[in-house]
Amino acid sequence: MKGDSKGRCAWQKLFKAVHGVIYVVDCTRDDQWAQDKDFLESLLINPAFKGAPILAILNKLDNPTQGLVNRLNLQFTDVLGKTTGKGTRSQALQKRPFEVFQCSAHRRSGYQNGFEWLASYID
Ligand SMILES: Nc1nc2c(ncn2[C@@H]2O[C@H](COP(=O)(O)OP(=O)(O)OP(=O)(O)O)[C@@H](O)[C@H]2O)c(=O)[nH]1
Repeated sequence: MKGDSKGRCAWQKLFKAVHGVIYVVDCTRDDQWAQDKDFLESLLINPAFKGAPILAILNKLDNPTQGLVNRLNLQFTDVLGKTTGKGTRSQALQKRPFEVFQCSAHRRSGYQNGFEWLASYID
């Protein structure tokens, strides 16, 4: 679903149960990174998604420079600090599973690992 401010208000009313959440960040839109970071933080504490794994995809990283990656890491420091591990599903995990994967949909790279990670938390 669209993630603009109008869409973000609407989509929370459109489901009965949530098995997982995928939030896609457009990395070419650095003017929206702060908003993306705030929204991801709100997802992590939203009781409607209690227990559901949350996958953040940093998309459009076709040829990421170190400078761009550094800027993303800086902007998303707070949420990156809340990730729970990219390894196989942890049965002992008490927290809501949350991970961030870099990807390029154009290059068809990165998102597969993210989807596999998410699927490992869905029964
Ligand atoms: N370079 C690049 N372009 C991409 C990638 N993924 C999608 N796009 C392009 O981005 C365009 C659409 O992206 P967006 O405008 O972000 O689409 P959207 O998220 O539905 O639209 P908004 O919610 O309005 O941002 C299309 O032209 C896609 O081809 C990617 O990984 N790399």
